[in-house]
Amino acid sequence: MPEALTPRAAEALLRPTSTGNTTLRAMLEHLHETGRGANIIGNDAATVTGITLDSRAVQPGDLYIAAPGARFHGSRFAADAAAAGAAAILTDLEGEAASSSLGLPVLLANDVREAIGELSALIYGTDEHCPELFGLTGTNGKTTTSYMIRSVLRALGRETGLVGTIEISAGQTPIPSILTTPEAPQLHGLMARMVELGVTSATMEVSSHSLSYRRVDGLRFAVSGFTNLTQDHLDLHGSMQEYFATKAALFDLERSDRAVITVDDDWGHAMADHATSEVWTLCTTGERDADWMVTNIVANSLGHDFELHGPDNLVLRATTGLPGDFNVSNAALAVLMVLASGVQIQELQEVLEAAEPLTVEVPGRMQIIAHSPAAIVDFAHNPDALARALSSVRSTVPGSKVIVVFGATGERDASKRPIMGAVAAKHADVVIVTDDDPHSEDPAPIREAVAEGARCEIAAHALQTEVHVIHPRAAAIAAAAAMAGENDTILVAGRGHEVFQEVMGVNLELDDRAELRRALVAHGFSPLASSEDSDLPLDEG
Ligand SMILES: CC(=O)N[C@H]1[C@@H](OP(=O)(O)OP(=O)(O)OC[C@H]2O[C@@H](n3ccc(=O)[nH]c3=O)[C@H](O)[C@@H]2O)O[C@H](CO)[C@@H](O)[C@@H]1O[C@H](C)C(=O)N[C@@H](C)C(=O)N[C@H](CCC(=O)O)C(=O)O
Ligand SMILES: Nc1ncnc2c1ncn2[C@@H]1O[C@H](COP(=O)(O)OP(=O)(O)OP(=O)(O)O)[C@@H](O)[C@H]1O
Repeated sequence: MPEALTPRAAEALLRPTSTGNTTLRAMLEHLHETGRGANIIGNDAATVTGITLDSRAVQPGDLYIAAPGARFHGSRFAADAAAAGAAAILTDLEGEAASSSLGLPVLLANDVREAIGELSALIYGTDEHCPELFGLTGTNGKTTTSYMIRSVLRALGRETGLVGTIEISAGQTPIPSILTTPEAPQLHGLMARMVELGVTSATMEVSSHSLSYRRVDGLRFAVSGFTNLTQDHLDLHGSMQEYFATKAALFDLERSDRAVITVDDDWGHAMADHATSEVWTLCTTGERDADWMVTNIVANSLGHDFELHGPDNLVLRATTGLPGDFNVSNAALAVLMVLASGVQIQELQEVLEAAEPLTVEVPGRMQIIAHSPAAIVDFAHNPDALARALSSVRSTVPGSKVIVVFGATGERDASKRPIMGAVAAKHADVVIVTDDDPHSEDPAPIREAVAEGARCEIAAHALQTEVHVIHPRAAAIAAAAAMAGENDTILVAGRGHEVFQEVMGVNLELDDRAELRRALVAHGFSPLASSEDSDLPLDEG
């Protein structure tokens, strides 16, 4: 396993190389101007050059934010922050005593979380200079759509940045991703770094956690996009209504100039009604009225060609080579978000045709490893996503079969194990049950629960599906390649871009894309070359 960066080293990557000095007085005035209550204990002429929520990441000259957390109040770590060179502390009444005893000036705010975004913007100057931002929210499709937007923007000649689950990139500089959406101080530092690197446009996945914890405060999105809403993260939000309301905050006029909202489901409709920014609605199923409609979807190899019809008879034609009907929705959303940012439709149409930017490799998301057999690695790790992925990859060649390799995660919702088995039995011809991330749970009963779900489905509907239970995962992938003919499809689902598998508490190196490629080569097939994956035998084909 590569050595992880220390919090201090990781945080340093999310900052500009130089910042000006900001006085506590200026911060106080800014908070008052934006309607927030605060006062200063100590020297109000003291200055800071950076801001952080983590004492372990403090750089000399920082404002350390001692905020209440789920387990501790950050003031518990104020002395560590001071020892690391913090120049001042931002805290609340609860943190006042511990913070003011250290001899550093203290900015006391009524609500610390509410102040972080605004102050980060002031310290890093992102209130004045920031790349044009494209924000994506929704349960599924955020990562894929943001890669598509970046690809279209690059084709338009823009210098781009990206913030998301898989990676952060500022121009050509890759930065390891810690959270889907980092904390506000890191986001603002990163935006300032992007400005230094000449980045003009950036895409960002905006998780519901980030909206709840106010991580995107102080940022303004030129265009925000909504993919869909299905059940997830109810541990944080409590109910679907709350989950919806949290996501809806992105589409307020004070955060986003424009919103492109997919209205294929009722949640999308409600989102469009609720939004106060300028809304363009998008329907990708033809079943509802919307400003923009996807029509004429035609299968093209593993992907699709499609058209987008909008107001005043505007039409855009596009192609995505990514498998899966849902990738037509992602691609349509990406195109419209770029259009909504003000790009001329003719210019957009030209790059869609010349560069096919929607056929972008998204690591571990319906990622094509080979065409013959069709071999795909996907991140689907719940019943709904597995059903959607499987039902969209069947070849039209008569007699061809779909082989799926997957498992269920340990220490997570055990009720989904037999359901995923049943889904696989229903949609595939050969089901190979293996391990996902068992974590510290015994993997054998997990495999058995999944396989039993598959067997019950087969018995209930007299299906002809074959079920195999094979581990470790690399052996299961090898077995799939051994069983495949050139017209068949192999889908390896559940782990996507991940490169470590935790088995009984031990992290094992495992990259589904590399294993699948190796197995295909071993059976005489020719996988596609890729530069993104770890440890790939590129030249052995
Ligand atoms: C559940 C959750 O979101 N927790 C967040 C929360 O941590 P916490 O409340 O547990 O913090 P705590 O341990 O009580 O500590 C209190 C404070 O002391 C600070 N501290 C703590 C220890 C120390 O030595 N020094 C120090 O300064 C902490 O930074 C924190 O500010 O506050 C921290 C800093 O403010 C966050 O980094 C942390 O996110 C953690 C890392 C996390 O994993 N969050 C996940 C759930 C998340 O946000 N995920 C979403 C995507 C979800 C999805 O779509 O799947 C994301 O956007 O990534
Ligand atoms: N528009 C969509 N609708 C439904 N499912 C989708 C959609 N796009 C992708 N998927 C499925 O969801 C999986 C995750 O896709 P993606 O990473 O793009 O979404 P995400 O919102 O970023 O999710 P995560 O935060 O879990 O990474 C894919 O591997 C695919 O199986």
